[in-house]
Amino acid sequence: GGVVGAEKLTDGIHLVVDALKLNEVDAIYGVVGIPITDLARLAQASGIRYVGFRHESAAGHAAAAAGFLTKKPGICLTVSAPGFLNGLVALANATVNCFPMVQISGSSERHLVDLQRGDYEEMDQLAAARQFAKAAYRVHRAEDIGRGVARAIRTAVSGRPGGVYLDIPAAVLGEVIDADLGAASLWQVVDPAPRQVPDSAALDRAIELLASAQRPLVVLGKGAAYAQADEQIRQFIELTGAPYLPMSMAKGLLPDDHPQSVASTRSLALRRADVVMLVGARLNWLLGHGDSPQWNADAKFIQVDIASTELDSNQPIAAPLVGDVGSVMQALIERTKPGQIAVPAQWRDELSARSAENVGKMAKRLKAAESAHPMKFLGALQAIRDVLRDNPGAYVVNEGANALDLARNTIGMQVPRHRLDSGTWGVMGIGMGYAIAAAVETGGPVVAIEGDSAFGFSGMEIETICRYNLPIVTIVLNNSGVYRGDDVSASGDPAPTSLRARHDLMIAAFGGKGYRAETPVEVTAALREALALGKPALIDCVIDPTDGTESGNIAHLNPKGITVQR
Ligand SMILES: Nc1ncnc2c1ncn2[C@@H]1O[C@H](COP(=O)(O)OP(=O)(O)O)[C@@H](O)[C@H]1O
Ligand SMILES: Cc1ncc(Cc2csc(CCOP(=O)(O)OP(=O)(O)O)c2C)c(N)n1
Repeated sequence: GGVVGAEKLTDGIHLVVDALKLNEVDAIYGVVGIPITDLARLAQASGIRYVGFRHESAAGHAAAAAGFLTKKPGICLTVSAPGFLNGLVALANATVNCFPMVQISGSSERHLVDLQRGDYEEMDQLAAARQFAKAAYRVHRAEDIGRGVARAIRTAVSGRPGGVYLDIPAAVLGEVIDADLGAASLWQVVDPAPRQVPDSAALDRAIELLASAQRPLVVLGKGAAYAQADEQIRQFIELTGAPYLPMSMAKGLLPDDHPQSVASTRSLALRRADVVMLVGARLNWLLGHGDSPQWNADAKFIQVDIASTELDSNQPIAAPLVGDVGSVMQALIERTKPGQIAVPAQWRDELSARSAENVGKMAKRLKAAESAHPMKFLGALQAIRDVLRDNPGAYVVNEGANALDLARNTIGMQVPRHRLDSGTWGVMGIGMGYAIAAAVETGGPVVAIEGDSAFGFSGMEIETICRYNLPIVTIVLNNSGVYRGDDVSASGDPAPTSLRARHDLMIAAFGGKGYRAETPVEVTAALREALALGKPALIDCVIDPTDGTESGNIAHLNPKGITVQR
């Protein structure tokens, strides 16, 4: 604020920063420029950590990851038109993944845009954002900034979390008003995500259905991880003895080596389960929409979800439980009588027998990969797995095709909310943004396990990571191109290593430490050293270009027209 004459004045930019601070926002991820550079400066001067990126897509992904990790909306700040559009992929990805974030963007002058007179970076951003966000608002008066920020925060975190767009035209950012009027226009949101508990009839219906099961299965989704109801979830799983399947970002809710985990017998569990309890997990493409033959055609579903409209989206839900995971699980624990839910030993035995078989098969693949040269994905991933076992508090970020599928199944998680990956949308480019948010919000350390093409989407943020000296180790599984590599010769000989990108040299350009690893032993040594240093590092793992399959586990999603000779 400022003083002109006897009058105390404030303006839009000050009101945005005051409103964010009043709502306990402590970090902003963005790319500055007209008309929001001073907003970032003032935020920084007011004690909010401003993190300046090289591309708004990565800044937005960082804000979304911050939302997932903290249950407070991550804030992304962009300039008008092109900067705003660059942030939209992240706003849409946050909405698809149910991560709370707010993209605040400066925008051009209404009187010029709406008559299309051709303004600097002219665009009707509100109209563009509406289709990709959970909600989109525009502030027309400085005195409405407090209301706009409060509305955006509540909308982002209440109900099903998502991405909210808040449009503030340059004229509003520069509008000067009386400071007392301005202060009176701000408010702090009270209880932005209220707890919601289903009624006893709904609870009893679910408990009785689960108790009647011969082959029950609980599926834990990233909504269960986001809910931060870790104790209630562990207690319910262990109280009922039910086998459970963690979806990728729910890994670590219970340690992945937990005896009730069916991660290693996923196909059998889905095909045979007769009562399935979905907890913060959607029956979408990642779970084959609940359709047979992947699922038992007679399976009955219980669904725990904050979004009532998610129920019956794919399959009939026999026992809906609408509410937040924490409240629902607490209510179920209190209402389930001792011994009421007992999992038949036969089901547990069937699962553990298949698990032993599958683990045995995987052990053979891992053993073979240990000594393979050129190094295979699984050779590098076992080395990473063993080092991370000694660093259970490290955050793991993961994207790619084979790099994603193989790392998800090789790297076990021991604690909740420590794995961030391409998620529901399978989007590439989340890597560096998610890693930066994990480091900024938690202090790290962070290990980003990246396919080489996936890394390329946000690779310039390595400079951001070095500029802020963040404890992030980026591991590039470099099989020399998208999918199986660009130039596998007709004979199938691996591409000459001289043609390979040297990502390790890239980080050296920004002052970080680069390593090149051609064997699992070299991966182990580099990762141990990099984690001990606690500084920006990149390990470029030279992977056999013929290893892996195009699109990893989802090649079947490709169109089935006239086959193109690959
Ligand atoms: N706090 C919460 N309580 C209950 N459900 C939640 C909560 N937060 C998010 N959700 C729900 O969790 C679900 C997450 O599903 P999804 O993203 O498909 O998980 P996954 O891919 O891990 O299976 C969404 O339907 C969302 O509405
Ligand atoms: C924004 C966006 N653009 C393209 C794509 C399509 C894609 C899915 S996976 C992938 C990269 C695979 O190469 P990578 O080297 O990372 O993987 P691998 O070596 O097998 O581990 C692409 C380009 C997606 N999903 N999102």
